[in-house]
Amino acid sequence: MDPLRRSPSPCLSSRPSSPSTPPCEMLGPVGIEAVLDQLKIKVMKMGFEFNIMVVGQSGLGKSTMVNTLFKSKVWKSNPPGLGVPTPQTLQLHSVTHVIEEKGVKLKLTVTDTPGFGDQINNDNCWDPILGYINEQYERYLQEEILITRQRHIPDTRVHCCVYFVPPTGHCLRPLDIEFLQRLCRTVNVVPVIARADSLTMEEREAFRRRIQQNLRTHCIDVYPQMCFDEDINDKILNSKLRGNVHIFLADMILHASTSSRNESLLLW
Ligand SMILES: Nc1nc2c(ncn2[C@@H]2O[C@H](COP(=O)(O)OP(=O)(O)OP(=O)(O)O)[C@@H](O)[C@H]2O)c(=O)[nH]1
Repeated sequence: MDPLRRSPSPCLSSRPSSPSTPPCEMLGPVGIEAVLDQLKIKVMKMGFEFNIMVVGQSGLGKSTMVNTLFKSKVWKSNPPGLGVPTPQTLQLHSVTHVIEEKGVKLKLTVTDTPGFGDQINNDNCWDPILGYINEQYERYLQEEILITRQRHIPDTRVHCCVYFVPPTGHCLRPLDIEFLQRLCRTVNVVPVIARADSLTMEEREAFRRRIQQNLRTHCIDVYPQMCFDEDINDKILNSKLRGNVHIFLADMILHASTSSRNESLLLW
């Protein structure tokens, strides 16, 4: 007798199969292909967590971007600041919302940070931001190494840091270079040209090229880093991302918004 036939298979289970699971006759002897469906059901139930942080000098539109994002998607009532200038962010704070699209849940947390760079001495102005990022890694690690750890560890680690570059039209300033060099060692960084509507299309393109040149010269490895090119498919996808030009952040994530103020320009 074929030994495989004696292996327990999902067909023997009395559990009803889900609508997306193929009928028992279609499963192979072991039923390995059912694993994909089971994983999908599990992940759909749990949902995903995604944490973004916005970083940049004061007055570049970080809070406006965060407000626009939530206004368009998740805020039920209009935020009190509508129509009036956004107050200056004085401390780091996070807003979390659960967004659901076609049954897929996403717990999105956006962390707004106070602007930096307007002091006479800007030494170590990156410390509070890097401190926060490292604290979240530490918190997760401490939970993970417990012998009796939670089944689901709340993930507050920053997955993506959006860095606002001031629209000077020249190149990266020494402060941005110093900041980015430190950030890139710790977190995935996506640089954007802030208030890109203050530059013409030609100026934006020239600025973007100069910034990319600066990033290469100063070995600033922004997202997607080369280490993500694990196979040929990743390589193709990541080079597309690296080669992308003129994608408006507003268009990408704020498409439902009626506000056209936030015209930050994604570099990649
Ligand atoms: N032209 C233009 N103005 C913008 C844009 N985004 C925001 N603003 C304006 O820029 C000003 C500052 O915006 P904020 O969102 O408070 O800037 P911030 O970076 O959060 O500032 P801090 O809280 O000091 O860190 C506000 O008057 C906004 O209306 C944009 O894309 N284009």
